[in-house]
Amino acid sequence: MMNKKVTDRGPLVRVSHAVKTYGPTTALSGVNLHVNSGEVLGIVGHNGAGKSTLMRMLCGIESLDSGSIDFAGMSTRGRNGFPDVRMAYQEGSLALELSVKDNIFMSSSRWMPRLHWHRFAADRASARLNEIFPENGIKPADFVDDLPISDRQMVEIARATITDKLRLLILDEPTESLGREAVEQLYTYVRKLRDQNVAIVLVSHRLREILSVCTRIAVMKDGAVSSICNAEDVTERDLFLAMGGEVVAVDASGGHQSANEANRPVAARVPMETVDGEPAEFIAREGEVVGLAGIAGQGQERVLERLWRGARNDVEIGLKRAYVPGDRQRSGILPLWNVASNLTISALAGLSRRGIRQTDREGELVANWIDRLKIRGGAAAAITGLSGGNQQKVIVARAFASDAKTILLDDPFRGVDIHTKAELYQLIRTEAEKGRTIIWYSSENSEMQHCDRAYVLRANKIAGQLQGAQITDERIIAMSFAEAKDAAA
Ligand SMILES: Nc1ncnc2c1ncn2[C@@H]1O[C@H](COP(=O)(O)OP(=O)(O)OP(=O)(O)O)[C@@H](O)[C@H]1O
Repeated sequence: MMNKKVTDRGPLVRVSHAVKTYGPTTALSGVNLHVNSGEVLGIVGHNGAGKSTLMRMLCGIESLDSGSIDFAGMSTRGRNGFPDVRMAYQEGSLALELSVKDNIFMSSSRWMPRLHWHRFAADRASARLNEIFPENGIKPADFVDDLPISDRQMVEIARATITDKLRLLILDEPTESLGREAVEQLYTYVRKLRDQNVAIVLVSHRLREILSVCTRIAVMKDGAVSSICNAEDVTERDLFLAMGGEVVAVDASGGHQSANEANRPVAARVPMETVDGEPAEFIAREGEVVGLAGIAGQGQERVLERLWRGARNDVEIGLKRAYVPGDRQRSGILPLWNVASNLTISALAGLSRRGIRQTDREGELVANWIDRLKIRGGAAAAITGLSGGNQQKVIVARAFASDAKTILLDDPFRGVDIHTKAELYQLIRTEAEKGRTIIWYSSENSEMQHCDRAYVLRANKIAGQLQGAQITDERIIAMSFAEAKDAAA
């Protein structure tokens, strides 16, 4: 049950001079911050700024080196962290090999009855999932490992809200893998909690979302809160500048393919169908950036999977290809290796001479990418010690550092900060100009404007194609929902 009335005077949480280090890395360098009941506090900042670390401290699951956190008058956390504080984790906290209901039980067993707990956990899971994300289609008996990343994210959020008393809810990048509708549903629920006097802390790189739902916004920079403002007093650009770095102008004009370019050799081909059942093909040419757009889960990832598996059954693609997964926990990072090894693994063959490794060239390549993508942590750091966004940058760098001619991007920039994203859009264009083919699925329609062409998919079929300046959010949405005959026309 949620608090329904204001019972506290003053802030619910007060953080003073919070410092946290991990070996040589200073993750928090003296944070001062407070959170009020009944507000949504936004936290923004570049990758590695210390946002997730601060959230773990607010939760009470790790302790500070120095400084203090006072929660509702308590400065000592219990064995399970601060009471009445729950968090949905950026990397997810679900056990993949357990069912949805067993995960809910494991996380909330303190509030579950001892009799019929299995049924109780299943009912609570269903009820909360349906309350936040109506018509989600997730069943309590589903195994988490079988769910797509967007469904896993919904379960992670629902899990965090199941408790007998919620006073502070922390959402760490909750929408990075959610579809548009689920994002709106989540924020409707967040506003409802706020009206019930729950405090919510929302960490996100999506500034538009932060501005639409938050009351106040704190900007973190290099382990400290550098500024705090009222959401209604600032614009997206103000926040962008406050986070640091210059505004990089990216030419998103995308495809201006001349007839000549349209005759370039085909780099990838997948036989498909239109939504009207006519035979059709997905085609990407050398030097082209081709988008796979539409509502999440309409077959975009399946096209990438078919291409990644290689040429067979009418699928055409060259041997030299690289894949960037968005689901980095499952198929991206090599957790036992350091940053340098994670980054160079696909490039090793191209870097060696007559079968002998050239370690100086490897070192140069690693240094170059770390600098270019501002990967915070260093070459020798364990990959799991990097912040989520920095881990993702290593996976992106791995693909572009290889000698792949075709690069498959599966929602590749999850959790990457907006400054680095701007650099990556530029990188994609530059690499395409050099002749590489980029095939790119993004759950953010607005990213598709950086493509030359985009296929809009619906139910594993082609609903239509857009080119250059035609590739807009509105057109993608219209095509995603249009009646079959209209869209294909
Ligand atoms: N368990 C850990 N071991 C080693 N270093 C860590 C650990 N956790 C965090 N760090 C370091 O602390 C710094 C802050 O990381 P944190 O995850 O808090 O950043 P963030 O702002 O959440 O970034 P992102 O936007 O990428 O999620 C990073 O340099 C990271 O490498």
